[in-house]
Amino acid sequence: MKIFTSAQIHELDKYTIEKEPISSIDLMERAAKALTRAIEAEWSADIPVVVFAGPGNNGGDALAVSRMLAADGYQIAVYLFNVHNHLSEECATNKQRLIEANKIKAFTEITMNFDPPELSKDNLVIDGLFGSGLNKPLSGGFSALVRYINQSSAKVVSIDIPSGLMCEDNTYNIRQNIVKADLTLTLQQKKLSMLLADNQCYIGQLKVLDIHLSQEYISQKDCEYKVLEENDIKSRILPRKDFSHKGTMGSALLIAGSYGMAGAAVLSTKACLRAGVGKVYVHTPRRNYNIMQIAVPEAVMQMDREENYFSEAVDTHDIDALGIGPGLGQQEDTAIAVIAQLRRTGCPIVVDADAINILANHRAWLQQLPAGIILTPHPKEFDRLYGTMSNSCYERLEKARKLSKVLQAYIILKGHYSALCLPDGHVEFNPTGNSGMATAGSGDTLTGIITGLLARGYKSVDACRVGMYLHGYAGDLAAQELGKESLIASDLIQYLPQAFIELS
Ligand SMILES: NC(=O)C1=CN([C@@H]2O[C@H](COP(=O)(O)OP(=O)(O)OC[C@H]3O[C@@H](n4cnc5c(N)ncnc54)[C@H](OP(=O)(O)O)[C@@H]3O)[C@@H](O)[C@H]2O)[C@@H](O)CC1
Ligand SMILES: Nc1ncnc2c1ncn2[C@@H]1O[C@H](COP(=O)(O)OP(=O)(O)O)[C@@H](O)[C@H]1O
Ligand SMILES: [K+]
Repeated sequence: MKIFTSAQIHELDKYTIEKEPISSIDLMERAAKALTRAIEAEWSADIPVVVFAGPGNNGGDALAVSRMLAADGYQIAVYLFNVHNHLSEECATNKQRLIEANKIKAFTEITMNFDPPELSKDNLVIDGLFGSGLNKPLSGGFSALVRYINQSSAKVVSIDIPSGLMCEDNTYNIRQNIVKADLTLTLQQKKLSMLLADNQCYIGQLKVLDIHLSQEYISQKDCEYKVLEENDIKSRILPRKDFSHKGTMGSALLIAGSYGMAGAAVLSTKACLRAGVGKVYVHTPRRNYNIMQIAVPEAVMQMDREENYFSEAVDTHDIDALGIGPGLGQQEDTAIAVIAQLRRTGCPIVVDADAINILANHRAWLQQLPAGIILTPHPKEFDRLYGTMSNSCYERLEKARKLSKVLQAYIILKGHYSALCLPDGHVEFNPTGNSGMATAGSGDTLTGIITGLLARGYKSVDACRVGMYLHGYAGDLAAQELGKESLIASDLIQYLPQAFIELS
């Protein structure tokens, strides 16, 4: 699913009006019907509804919804904010229609001072103040109203987007002045800001309502952001040929583990094997030999000369993909070995965890990374790597996008919607996965999976896409059976086979 920016959404809106063709007011009527249906599916007519409508089309939607809910027997009090004595055309038309329908309990148009109504836990607030047309943080009377709504115990449903939240960048927004919704009914597509962790407290439950905007525009228009869908993945899963043997299914090498962190090597190696690769080699310190042999008998061991940590770059001529970093530690010898390894490796590489931390401590080395390298940082690792803290998830995402371009690398910024940043500036979000995966070792399994897919023959971009999706999908299957609370990283590996079956 493409994620258009607010500017593109306005273009899409205009394009639909011209090409369908449909009048703007009828398009609003269509949106309002979808919104009304969604609200009625959640709340019955005995809940008293208070509607706050703004001067633009978001307010127009709210007024149309008020009319429709009133016609279905809901008790509605409407407050329309017209402090600059200017309403958008569709908002003004819907104000007229609402008054003419004469079905609502109270209608107040605010042009100056506003005495807010009492809001109790038994009320439903419909927030139609501002939508995709918001162009600066809320202030003055609007911010006072937002704070009043947020401190009340009423249930809040936001139309299109919680008022005060920008569709993209909220780095410099004033966070107290954003509505905290229980339910957000967003039109046509999720907005970029809804995919970012620091905005989750405003969104509540999120539902996307299809209002049938132009499919032609949607399919033709290039778009920097998209959310991966099941079909994007299914079409990319490689078939397994009947006559394949372990020599044709690829060889992966993992350089992982140190004293006390053998588990990271175990998890990434098992996950790598489960990704369908022919052979998996593990290079790990001597101390981990017994642990690895017992935990993963299918893997071939290569022992480092050091007892406790990775210390020497290894030959990768016979290897199809390298995964480096899980549980590696950050000894100075390890750091030198990591950079030597990255320099001499000719096959595709996944860099994770401590290998990323090492690069962060030696940022000059970043210039030496081969193009096409895959980096899988979580947000903290990314901040270390980039060398600055980010004030918002949007800012971090933009930095990741920039770094991907500069390094010509694939960067997977991990989280709930992990963001795959491509060297050409596009970003693809992964929709699978759940909070049960917020448990140590989850990232190690992702590294193993992507390394396995690369060795198996997937091109880098597809190994990232399919790897992220499968990893989250396995997490979702595991959560269905086991619940989220007790889920551990090993469960992801256990459910990987089922994930493959369902996506193949
Ligand atoms: N696109 C679609 O597909 C469809 C969209 N639809 C609906 O339209 C909505 C978008 O409507 P919209 O463009 O009229 O913008 P909206 O959010 O109502 O606000 C604009 C007004 O706010 C003002 N304003 C801005 N910032 C401000 C601030 N900080 N503080 C105070 N004022 C501020 C701004 O004033 P300006 O700054 O321009 O003078 C202008 O007056 C969209 O979210 C959806 O609900 C559906 O009906 C049909 C399909
Ligand atoms: N709330 C969540 N929703 C979806 N995926 C999650 C969530 N929390 C964690 N994950 C996934 O789990 C993995 C965690 O990686 P990471 O933080 O590197 O873990 P570790 O270093 O412990 O192995 C990432 O792939 C991330 O996308
Ligand atoms: K809104």
